[in-house]
Amino acid sequence: MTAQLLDGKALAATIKADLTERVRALAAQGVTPGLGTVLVGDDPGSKAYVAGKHRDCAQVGIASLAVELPASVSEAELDDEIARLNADPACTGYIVQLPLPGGLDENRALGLIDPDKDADGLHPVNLGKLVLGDPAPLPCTPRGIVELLRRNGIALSGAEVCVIGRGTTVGRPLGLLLTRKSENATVTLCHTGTVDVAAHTRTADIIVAAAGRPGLITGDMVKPGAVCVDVGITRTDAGLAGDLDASVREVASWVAPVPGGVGPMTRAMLLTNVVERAEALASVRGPRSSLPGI
Ligand SMILES: Nc1nc(=O)c2c([nH]1)NC[C@@H]1CN(c3ccc(C(=O)N[C@@H](CCC(=O)O)C(=O)O)cc3)C=[N+]21
Repeated sequence: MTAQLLDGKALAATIKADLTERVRALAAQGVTPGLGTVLVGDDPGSKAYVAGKHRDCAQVGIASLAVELPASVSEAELDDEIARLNADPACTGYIVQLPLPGGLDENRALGLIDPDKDADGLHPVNLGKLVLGDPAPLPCTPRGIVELLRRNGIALSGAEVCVIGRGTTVGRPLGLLLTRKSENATVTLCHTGTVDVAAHTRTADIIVAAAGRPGLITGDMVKPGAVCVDVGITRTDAGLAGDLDASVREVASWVAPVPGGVGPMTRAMLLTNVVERAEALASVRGPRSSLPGI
């Protein structure tokens, strides 16, 4: 068997076309969504991701507000920039690009973001709402994974899902999303303390690998016909390497590849969150009066 590909790039293009329409409708109400990004330091990977996010914004008509700070920035200066974006009406949603350089407390920075402008869904209030089942912006990568599976007709209800990785941006919130009543999956969350990862992956209907360890999942660890989603991205001399070994494709029914799978979906969900934040703002303001001067 050779697995079919879960084409995140194509699905992201469809989602972006839909968002372009929604941005147009917002413009008619006098609202322009604006994505802010806070990039600290000069990690080439982070720079490339942020640049990609602004390219995406330009494509769908979202304004961009890029803040770049040196790695030497003090906590107080970072706090000031976050406060500025919270107060800036042109910024309807923003992210603080992770990881932050050493010495800066990521959780502290995330906690200072206005929860209503949290385009990443990583503010503690919004993660708390995810636990409580209340509506809130959702973390982009987990949301993108669920959307990629759903729109390809892969059943989640009753599925045994093995998630590898317990990080704040992917594994942990993905477990919360998949176990909501609306998704109804059963989740096993594996991590570096798991004694026998293969014992868990071998019984799974869906494997989501978010460990950041190239080739971690090999074909012999996969149940024939399982769906495998690659979230690991490691830069090597030979290019990007995912967590799925090539042998997985001979066993799985579907594979979300690196590149072209979850990455483009993460970006599409960021745009979706920004548009949703702006739509929420527009509905609070109400429709603009059609009477001149009122
Ligand atoms: N506050 C914050 N929010 C994030 O969402 C966030 C972050 N920090 N820090 C880093 C991770 C990583 N991430 C990716 C997004 C897109 C691709 C992506 O588009 N990947 C392409 C390949 C791009 C390439 O060539 O490098 C693909 O898989 O096809 C990858 C990774 C978002 N992250």
